[in-house]
Amino acid sequence: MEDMSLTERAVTTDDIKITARNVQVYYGDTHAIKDVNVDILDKTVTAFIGPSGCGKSTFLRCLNRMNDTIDVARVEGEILLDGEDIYDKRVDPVQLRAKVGMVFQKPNPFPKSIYDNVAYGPKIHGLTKNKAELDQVVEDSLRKAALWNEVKDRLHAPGTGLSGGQQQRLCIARAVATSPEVLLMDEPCSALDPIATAQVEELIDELRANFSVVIVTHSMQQAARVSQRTAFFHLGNLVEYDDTDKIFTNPSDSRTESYITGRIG
Ligand SMILES: Nc1ncnc2c1ncn2[C@@H]1O[C@H](COP(=O)(O)OP(=O)(O)OP(=O)(O)O)[C@@H](O)[C@H]1O
Repeated sequence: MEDMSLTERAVTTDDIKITARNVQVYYGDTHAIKDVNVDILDKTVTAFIGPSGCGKSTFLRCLNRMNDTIDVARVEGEILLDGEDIYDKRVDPVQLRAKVGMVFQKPNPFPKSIYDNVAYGPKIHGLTKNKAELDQVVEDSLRKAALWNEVKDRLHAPGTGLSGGQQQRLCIARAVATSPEVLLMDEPCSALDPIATAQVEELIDELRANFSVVIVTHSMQQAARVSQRTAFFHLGNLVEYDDTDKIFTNPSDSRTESYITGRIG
């Protein structure tokens, strides 16, 4: 099937990048994530799928402590990045988010130039010594995000003046500029047309050479195209987590089967 072409390159590693143990998330009295345990592999694209409201975004936000920014949210359990507890009091969430970058549903470039959007992270984290190094990081990041050729002659134009697909690739460039180890993507293509979606999907496949990528998607076709591992969530539970091919061809749980065949969701 043509749609599966990106996943023909199989998982290349067994290295675990993120471990979640007994994770619970509450919003006030709402128990949104129920005892989730999962090992997320390095240099692999992992898709989170499931019906609306099942907790995909909530769990994704646990992985770089974005839930800290929501007053009513409470996270319990353990999440380890390379064996280190990211909820340890000594961990600075801003530093953590440089290592575990995030791309959101709607492209959200800063109201700054294309150059400054990408240079912002390396500047605030002091990652470069001089202007020449910063220029290089900006160029490398825009190349990794497959945007360099389209913007190299207008780096000082506003990022908000780009098309939606270009803005999303700019946000990806901004996220990769701090050399993250993990890239979290929350429905990164939902605001994009099919051509821009295809470009971002290609890019996701390339990024996994360097990063662990976790993507929330409503599109099962997209999960099948871009991921090697898939986690199916339902009512706050992680129902099934396996190789993407297995989830879509021979799921173990009847709830997963109902979802992929369109009976729930
Ligand atoms: N900021 C919040 N405050 C209170 N409840 C929330 C908040 N964010 C999410 N929830 C609740 O937590 C549950 C899980 O929501 P979440 O957005 O994680 O699901 P999702 O699977 O990503 O949904 P969708 O596919 O619709 O984006 C839902 O019941 C939702 O109403």
